[in-house]
This record gives sequence, structure tokens and C-alpha cells, in this order.
Amino acid sequence: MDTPLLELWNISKFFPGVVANDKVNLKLHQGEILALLGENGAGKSTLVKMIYGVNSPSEGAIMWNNREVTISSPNQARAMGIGMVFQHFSVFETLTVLENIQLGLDKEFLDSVSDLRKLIIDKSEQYKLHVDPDRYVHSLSIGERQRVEILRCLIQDVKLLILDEPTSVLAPQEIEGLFEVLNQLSSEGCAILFISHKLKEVTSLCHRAVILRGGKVTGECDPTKETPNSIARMMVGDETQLSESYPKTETTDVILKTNNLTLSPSHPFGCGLENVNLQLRTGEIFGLAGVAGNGQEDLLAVLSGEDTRSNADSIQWQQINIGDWDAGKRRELGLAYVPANRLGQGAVPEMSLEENTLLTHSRALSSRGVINFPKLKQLAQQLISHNQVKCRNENSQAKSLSGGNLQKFIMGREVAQQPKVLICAHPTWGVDIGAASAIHRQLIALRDSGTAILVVSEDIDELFILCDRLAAIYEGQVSDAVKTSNTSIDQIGEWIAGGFVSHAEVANA
Ligand SMILES: Nc1ncnc2c1ncn2[C@@H]1O[C@H](COP(=O)(O)OP(=O)(O)OP(=O)(O)O)[C@@H](O)[C@H]1O
Repeated sequence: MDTPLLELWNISKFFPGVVANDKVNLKLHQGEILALLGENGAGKSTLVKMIYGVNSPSEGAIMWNNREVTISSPNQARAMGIGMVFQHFSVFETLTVLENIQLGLDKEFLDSVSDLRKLIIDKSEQYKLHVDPDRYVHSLSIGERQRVEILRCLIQDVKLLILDEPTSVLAPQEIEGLFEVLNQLSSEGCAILFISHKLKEVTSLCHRAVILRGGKVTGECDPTKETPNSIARMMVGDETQLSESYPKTETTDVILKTNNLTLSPSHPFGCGLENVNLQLRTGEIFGLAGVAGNGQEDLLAVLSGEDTRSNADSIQWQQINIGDWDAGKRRELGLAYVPANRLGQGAVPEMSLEENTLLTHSRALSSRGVINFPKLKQLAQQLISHNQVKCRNENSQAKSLSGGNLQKFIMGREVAQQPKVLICAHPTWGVDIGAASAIHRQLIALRDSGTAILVVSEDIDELFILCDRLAAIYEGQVSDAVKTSNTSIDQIGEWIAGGFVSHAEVANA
């Protein structure tokens, strides 16, 4: 075989008290699509960050085209032809899409481009990654931000493209589009390093898969000859319980409902909400499917109380009008919330896990304004152990956790409140297959204890596994609800593309 484009020789990375990578050896050839797999905290992100020059190895060597290199910054990595799409977005919220893309490009490249806006529009059409170059990033949904990240790499020629869970918030059609792009890039000789917890994607896209466990390479396989289940077993061992389907329930007591909830967009490019009538019932999981950017963010903000612009009576908690209540007051009623943006909104990155626990448990942990610190510590420790959050201890900063481990922590923190209503966006985003099953079981147990749960997600497969009833959101409008057992993935797929807006036949639940 020809010389590898990239070779890692005995690469190790140590953080205080943690061996994130332990003598990793890896080869990647031109045009190869290599999957990097492993449980949360296995060391995947740390490894690719060293290839992209974000971190430097503690030990070992990186070879690029058969020559040893020191990649000391992302700028250098980009100059070498290495592009990376991060799990936590690296775009600046106060800049436009165009400005963000411009920032990441080398001066020589920019000098050679006469019209960057046009180039962005052309590339976004070519790769079906639609986004307006003049929009401010803070006004973009999570899915749209990810498109910017991907576009940013594709604008400049890349020899190696690293993608850290690129599909977790993309809709099925967008994933197909992305895979077409990746296959095309691969056929043009670009190597691709693909981190994903979605094993179905790995078997359909990747040529080879390397498995990490506890920072070490523990296996390798040809994913085209494996099934998602057999790969999952290589990753998590035989003892971990994996997701099945769960019995559906039917309940009638409405606890939270919206009445013709209509809201102008919260920013010039938002889509707002139009006559949304949702009903959440106690003891059920209600799933809202949709492609990012169709009003989910507005709906989540208005239901959680982060946005209080709605009329008081357009949101009702049993008989109480709460549309103009703030988030704190709604939490006192028994509402818990897991936002889509886990680092920044779901957790304060610089705060410890203990402090982040206090953020949403302050009422239970204080009396007359005095915080019970021993109890807080105990709760934070419990959240870490019950949810198998891999970290040093409760004093670890939220930002030091791997993506999936932070998600497990935030989910566990909200579930631990035993809320009456839980609103959660992408509950298993970035979570490995074993932990995703554990979160599913947690949600089902919460449902069975009487909590009304709203799951907003783009992962239709997951919604079918979890939810008792489903609806779709499209351009700020929400379809009628349907029992999961009365619908199909195809039908919900049509609805998320707007198929219900014409009020075609809808099986009311
Ligand atoms: N800056 C840091 N400081 C301390 N520990 C860190 C830091 N970055 C990563 N770690 C630790 O290194 C280990 C590997 O983390 P990494 O993010 O590479 O895992 P991962 O396989 O990418 O996980 P996930 O699938 O959840 O994203 C984890 O235990 C993590 O807590």
C-alpha cells in the first residue's frame, strides 16, 4: 500500500490525573474514511485535537507524508491541509457566517478569492449545506451552526478532514447530503477521520474503524463486514445493556399546554411560532421531530421561560397561566429543562460540576439563602456516580469533561429533580451507545413515575424508540399529534419537510 498520509506513533496525552491517550498507533491513507470509535471519555476528541494542533502530545510522534511534524496550532494544521469540524462549535456568535468563515482562512487564500460571499453560496448549494452568509451566528440553530463549521472546512482545499460527531444534529436528508460530500471528497483523495456514536452511519460510510478504550487502541475492523450491534459490543463489551424498544403508554391528564401560541421571531432570521397547540400529558413522552432551524429553539425558549414574550394564557400549567412567568418561577412549579446547547446554556463551562449542580438545585439545597454545601457536594458526587460520568471528581470544570459525559451529567442533574414536566432537547446528543440506553431507561422510568416529558430531537429513530406520541415542527408550525404506534418513520419524515401544513390527513391521537 502507498505511504500513509498520516501516522501516529505511540501518541500519549496526559492531563492532571488522567491518561487521555495511551501509546496510540494509527495510520490513515489518502482517500480513506476511517472511523474512530469508543465510549464517552475513551480519548477520541483528545487524539484528533492533537492532529489539529489544539493540544500537543505528551509523548510520541506524528508523521505527515512520511515526515515527522510538530503541529503547534490549528493555523499550521490548516496550512498543511487539515480541516476539523468540532463537537463543540468554534464559531463566534457575534459575527456573521461570512465573517466567521473569513476568520478561519489564510490570507493568501483570501487574496485569491474575489468574492467570498459568492463562494460560500456556491459551496453551500453544491454540498446542500444551506445557510445565509449574512446571518449572525447567534441567530442560527445548532444544526445551522454545524453547517457553517462544515462549510468552513470545505471552502479551502483539505487533504484530511476530521469530523467529531458531525451528524448528531443533522436531519436524515442532511446526513445523506453530507455523506455524498464525504464520499466525493474521499474519491478525490481526501482522507477523512470520522468520530461518531451512530454505528449505522459508520457501517454505511467508513472503510475502516479503530476502537479506543480507556485511551488505548483495543481493536480494529472493517465496518462494512460488521453490524452496528457487533461494533457496539467491541466498544462497550458484552455486559452493557443496549437499547431495545419500550412499551408505549396512553395517558389523558394534560399538565402543560399551549393555546394558539404565536410568537414573532426573536431575531431577524428566526421563524417564530404560529398557532402552536401542544398538550403534554402526565406519564407520557411526547416527541417533537423537526429539522434544525424550524422554530425548535423559539419553542424551547418559550416553554422553559427563557423567553417570556408570550401572552400569559398562551401557556397553561394545569389551570395556571404561565406564559409570562420567568424560568425560575416555572422551575418552582416542577419544570426541568435540558437545553440543546450543553456548554454555555446547560452548564457554565468554567464552573465545577458541584457549582453546576447548584444552578438548578438551589431551592432544595438552601434554606433562607444559606446553601447547604455538604449536601451539595453529596448530590454532585451522586450525580457523577449514578450517571457514570467520567471525570476526576465533583470539582472538575464542566468544560474539562468529554462531550458525552457532560451530557450524561446534565441529563442526570435534571432527572434527579423528579420534575413534573421535563423538557429536553437532544437527550442523547454525543452520548455513546451504552450511555444512550441508560438515558433512555432513565427517561422511561421518569415517565412511569408520572412525569410529562417533551423530547425535541432530529433523530427520528430515537423518537420512535422513546416516545408515546409524536408531532413534527416545520417553519414554526406544529402538526397534530399522533400515537407512535399509529404512524411510521416515513410519515414523520414527510411531516418534518412540511407535509402536514396542507392539513393532509392526520391521525389524531
Ligand atoms: N482539558 C482537559 N483537562 C482534563 N481532562 C481532560 C481534558 N480534556 C479531556 N480530558 C479527559 O480526557 C479523557 C478523554 O476525553 P475525550 O474528550 O478525548 O473523550 P472522547 O472519547 O472524545 O469522549 P466523547 O465521546 O464523550 O466525546 C476524559 O476522561 C476527559 O475528562
